[in-house]
Amino acid sequence: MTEQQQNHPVGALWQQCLERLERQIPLEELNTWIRPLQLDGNGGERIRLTAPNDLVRDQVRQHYLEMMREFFAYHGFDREKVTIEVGSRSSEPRVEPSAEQRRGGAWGLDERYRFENFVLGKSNELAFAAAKQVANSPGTVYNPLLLYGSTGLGKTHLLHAAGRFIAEANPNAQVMYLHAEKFVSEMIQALRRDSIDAFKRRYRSVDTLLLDDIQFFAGKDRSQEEFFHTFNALLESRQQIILTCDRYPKEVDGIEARLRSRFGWGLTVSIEPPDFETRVAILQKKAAERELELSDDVTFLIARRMRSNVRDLEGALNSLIANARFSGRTIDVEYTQEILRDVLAVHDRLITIENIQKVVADYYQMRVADLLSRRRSRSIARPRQMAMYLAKELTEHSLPEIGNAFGGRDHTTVLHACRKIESLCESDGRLREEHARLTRELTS
Ligand SMILES: Nc1ncnc2c1ncn2[C@@H]1O[C@H](COP(=O)(O)OP(=O)(O)OP(=O)(O)O)[C@@H](O)[C@H]1O
Repeated sequence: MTEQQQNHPVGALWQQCLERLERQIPLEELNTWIRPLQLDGNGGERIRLTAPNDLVRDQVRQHYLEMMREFFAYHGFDREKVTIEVGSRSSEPRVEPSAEQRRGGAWGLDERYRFENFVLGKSNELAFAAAKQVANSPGTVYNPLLLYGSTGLGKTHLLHAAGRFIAEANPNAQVMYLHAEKFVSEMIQALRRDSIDAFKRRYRSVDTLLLDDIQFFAGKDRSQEEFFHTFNALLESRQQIILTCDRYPKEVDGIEARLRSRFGWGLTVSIEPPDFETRVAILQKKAAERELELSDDVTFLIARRMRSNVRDLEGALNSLIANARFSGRTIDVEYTQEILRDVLAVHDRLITIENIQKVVADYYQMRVADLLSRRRSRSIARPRQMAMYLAKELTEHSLPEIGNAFGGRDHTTVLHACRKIESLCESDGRLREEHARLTRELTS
């Protein structure tokens, strides 16, 4: 062991490494990928990190391991001896439940939402993996787990699926699902009836609390205060909390700083709008559940035109099936276009190139005119490339049409922009985050 290594207990070095990474990568990425890692303290000259699952391990290897190796190499470790593998967190002993808690049960869970009928894609695989892992060992891996993303993307589905899994695996567990709005209204009633102590006892006695749409707490100070205490009590006794929010919790105005910071203690994961392949898979799965086989033409038509939201996708499919059954017609492309004409038109209108240009210009605090101009400085060219890429991803326009809309540029310029942003999204965490935020803003 070198002298430098001896001077630094590995745990302290790991802390320093985290602080360093905090300055290098966006906080959201740090919380999602780096904080869940655990350091194996008995590694001698080795730095062994354990990741909670394959996904985290692969992301870390691909994007962050080199930064960590650089840091540890500076402190005298052999770069190659800094490794990451999948392993489980050592868990502290759990506080034994009281006699009352031992009577298990599930409240508010919806039978329809299960892990088995959740369709996986790039946009939701991390949220799925995290929910599954928490459900496998509640109270130990990530607490709280917070899933966020815009409406209709499957957050509630995963919340129920995790709850159901926990309840079935542990018949003694008390699992409770509720919407934040209900928490607020029950608290108000309890205050009115002078039964706030019973209210507190009820929520603090569950093993797993699943709370949906916490953005609803915004501006409701008394409810936040109450929830804050419930939250602390549950965390202290290692009961599991899973939350959902319609945006990154730090972006919700009107939520107290101390509560926001608690939300970030465990793992915060986003769900993005599904990509084309996932939309197709969802449609096929939902059709199969109704014992119907959709032709590829019809599936592709709906998946191509409805991009933002699984709830809408499901709604469109339901309406198509109901109409076809009622009228006795076969579902082909023509019939689909006829039945879904209005819905598809709304979706087409929603995301236009103009709209993308405006949102991108606002985001980078520049003028739309700059995006369309001939100026080539990096500060303008990169947002322009991002806007072109989003136009390709989110609209039906061809490359020449997009080029045209960006000040009469050639289609090869658009193609180059798309390739550039795609490859940067692989290598540059900040740009990846910008892309995710813009997509969220445009599709929610
Ligand atoms: N990946 C998926 N596979 C199968 N069904 C899905 C998937 N994602 C969403 N759904 C379905 O889409 C519908 C809407 O999902 P859900 O209610 O979970 O959305 P949400 O993100 O909680 O939205 P909101 O924020 O509006 O509550 C549900 O019927 C759900 O089962």
